[in-house]
Amino acid sequence: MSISPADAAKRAAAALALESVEGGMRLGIGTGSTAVWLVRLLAERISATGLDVVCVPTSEATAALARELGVPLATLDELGALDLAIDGADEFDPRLDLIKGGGGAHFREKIVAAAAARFIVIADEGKRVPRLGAFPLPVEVVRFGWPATEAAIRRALEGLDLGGAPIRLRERDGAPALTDEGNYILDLALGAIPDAPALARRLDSITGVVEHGLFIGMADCVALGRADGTAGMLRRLAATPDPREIDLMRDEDA
Ligand SMILES: O=C[C@H](O)[C@H](O)[C@H](O)COP(=O)(O)O
Repeated sequence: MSISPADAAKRAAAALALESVEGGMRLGIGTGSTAVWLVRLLAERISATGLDVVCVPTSEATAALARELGVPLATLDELGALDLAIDGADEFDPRLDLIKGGGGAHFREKIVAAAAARFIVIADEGKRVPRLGAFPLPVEVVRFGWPATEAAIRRALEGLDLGGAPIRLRERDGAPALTDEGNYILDLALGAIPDAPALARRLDSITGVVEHGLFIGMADCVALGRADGTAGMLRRLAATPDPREIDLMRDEDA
């Protein structure tokens, strides 16, 4: 089957991450177009080798695809904890901090990643940024009183050198888009975020915010796919409080 360079990169990233999957594992499986490759390749491996894994999907869409392809599913309630989570991202920076939620699934994705002993991100070069924020930051909010929550977010952004970021209620088919949990999403067009951990802490403290798409210090590594179908693993080598530090990654060819 011939596939586009973009899909070749996504497939290569997913294939590399899958090398970390072993029999008996409890896996978190992500959402989005890169995660679709993950689910497809995982299904192929299960059918070819009888790999014994059980998976917790991060969205209804991923659950539906996994069911269709015969990937065994369980709930996080049933499993309690996971050995490994694998998921896509909208952006990752040199510290391997992420923006997620372009597909509105970041709330469940964060719960699943937090429950996993290890979290591998699958991404292509287009997701790699020197500083997070070119991709609008998704913030899931409770529907009740959402304009008041939006106003609280605006106040929280003050003093963070973010230049009056526009905030947009996400819509689908002319109506507010609903997440799998029945909430709304506000997309914050921030531009380069000077201090993503500080912004995450501020958003964490706002009543009405269910979850934001900043994943700080959660990813252990990024399986980075390339358009030529190769992939390399970017690992977190050290923790640093300085978000501007850029010399933290080592690119190992697969
Ligand atoms: O809500 C969606 C998720 O966070 C996705 O993992 C993220 O948007 C990346 O998706 P894709 O692989 O389609 O770029």
